[in-house]
Amino acid sequence: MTTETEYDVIVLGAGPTGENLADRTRAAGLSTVVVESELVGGECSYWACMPSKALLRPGAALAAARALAGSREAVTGGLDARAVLARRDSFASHWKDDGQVGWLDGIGAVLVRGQGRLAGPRRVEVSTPDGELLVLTARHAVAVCTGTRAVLPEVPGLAEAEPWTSREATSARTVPASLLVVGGGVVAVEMAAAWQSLGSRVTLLVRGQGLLPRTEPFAGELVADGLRAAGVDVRFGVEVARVDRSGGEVRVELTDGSTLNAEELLYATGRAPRTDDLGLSSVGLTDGDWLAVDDTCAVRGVEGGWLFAAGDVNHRALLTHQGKYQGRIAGAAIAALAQGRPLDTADWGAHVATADRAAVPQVVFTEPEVAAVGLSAEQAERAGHRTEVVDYDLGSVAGASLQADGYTGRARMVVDQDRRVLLGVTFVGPGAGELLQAATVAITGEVPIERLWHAVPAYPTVSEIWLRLLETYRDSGRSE
Ligand SMILES: Cc1cc2nc3c(=O)[nH]c(=O)nc-3n(C[C@H](O)[C@H](O)[C@H](O)COP(=O)(O)OP(=O)(O)OC[C@H]3O[C@@H](n4cnc5c(N)ncnc54)[C@H](O)[C@@H]3O)c2cc1C
Ligand SMILES: NC(=O)c1ccc[n+]([C@@H]2O[C@H](COP(=O)([O-])OP(=O)(O)OC[C@H]3O[C@@H](n4cnc5c(N)ncnc54)[C@H](O)[C@@H]3O)[C@@H](O)[C@H]2O)c1
Repeated sequence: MTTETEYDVIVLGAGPTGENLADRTRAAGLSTVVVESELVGGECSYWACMPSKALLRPGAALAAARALAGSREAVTGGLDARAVLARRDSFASHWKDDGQVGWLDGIGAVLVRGQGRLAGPRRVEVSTPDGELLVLTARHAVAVCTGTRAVLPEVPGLAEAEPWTSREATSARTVPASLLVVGGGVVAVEMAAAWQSLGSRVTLLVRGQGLLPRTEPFAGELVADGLRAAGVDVRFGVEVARVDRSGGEVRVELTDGSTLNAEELLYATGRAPRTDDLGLSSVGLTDGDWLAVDDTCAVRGVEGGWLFAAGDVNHRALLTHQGKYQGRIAGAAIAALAQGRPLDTADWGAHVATADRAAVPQVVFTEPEVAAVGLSAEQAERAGHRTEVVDYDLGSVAGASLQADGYTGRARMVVDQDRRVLLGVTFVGPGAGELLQAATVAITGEVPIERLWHAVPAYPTVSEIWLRLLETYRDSGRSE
């Protein structure tokens, strides 16, 4: 049976991005239907941010207790893996979406379950789980918020060996005795840290020479030190030639001819857009591509300005908070267009995701944490800025030495010498994530260095790093 219905806005995908976009279009009074093929809440809620952070936090708390004379003595054992996994299950809402369905209902959006596909301009076909075909048409806009999935490279035997991807790494119900992790990005380092803390013997296989390639090099170095100190076997410059699983164990052959065996193998080698079965060719785009958008999140190359893409699927910044930000921006832009109001598209305007280009914050929840926003020194130089790079040992700030005995960390700020504002800030150290928002405000607010001196950090907090960085900058002779 085919049913046809018309709405102002159709949102494909109910991850954090789709939810935020729908929230804005509903707030503007536009009728909005959200199509979801799996769980309302998306990857983030069930197989990414929430369960991964729930797996990591107990290990970090234990490390924090062990880092202090007096509390160290009270730690008499390792983590209770069963309790950690049970807590993780509750943070993943036991892989049920009733709570988030209730929220969608509360904002007055209509939920349709099924796989949505574009079928020409402003038209979407949904194959529902009970075999029906729904045809939805949009008076104003269709917003694609379908996210990404993990990619597996072409390695002989890999697919047959059924490796873990981020989904299994965040939802596994038992702790494997041993785990090989392939990759050097965020998923690889976080999941290596989590499963090692839960009792797995983890080996991290990195094909390059460093971790976290998009951050300051010292961040990857300190994370590698932290992983090794926790017991992870970190190996650089290694590549997998073939994989096979027999008798329960996975056997990995490296290109140098050596072999490794483990109970499980996790591939954390990046993401692909969920656009291969989305009907993109019906609107002149290529199936399987990332969706290139302008700063309002309107898809480039589609006439009429009705197609938007926000979140992971547009490849601007694969992070939940940036997806939500884009959802808010695109939702506001769609509402303005529907109501015949002009768009505010000047940098930092209400209808443009300027922060995607200038100030994307990210925290990597390893021990130590990496917290970075804006440009790294190398990215700033490549972008043609005249910069001064200011480094400081985070451990020598009084507040940090109170936080942990032998606190190890480092901070960097990258200053735009022409405009005397910050382009990027990176903090690496235990608990460094909570330092990040001040840096994000300084960069997005384009706060001049001279004014930052008046933002006095409380004593004795780790935030005194701001004062130390400013003093170092002043004493380098580049500032009074
Ligand atoms: C292990 C891991 C940990 C992470 N940790 C963090 C973190 O700590 N912080 C952070 O900021 N980011 C983190 N991320 C990234 C974060 O998960 C993503 O940036 C975020 O989920 C993107 O949100 P989204 O709404 O764009 O896409 P998704 O969350 O992927 O949601 C897309 C939704 O669309 C649905 N869908 C897809 N195709 C269709 C279709 N054709 N029809 C209907 N529905 C469809 C999907 O089922 C899904 O529900 C992590 C990622 C991973 C893998
Ligand atoms: N805390 C967080 O904010 C958080 C946590 C997890 C994921 N995420 C986001 O999710 C996204 C996906 O993360 P990811 O780690 O899967 O991807 P990524 O792109 O960050 O890292 C992929 C890594 O795999 C390596 N690689 C690629 N192909 C390979 C191959 N064939 N063999 C060996 N190594 C290979 C790359 O060199 C890179 O080091 C990222 O953009 C990240 O920002 C964020």
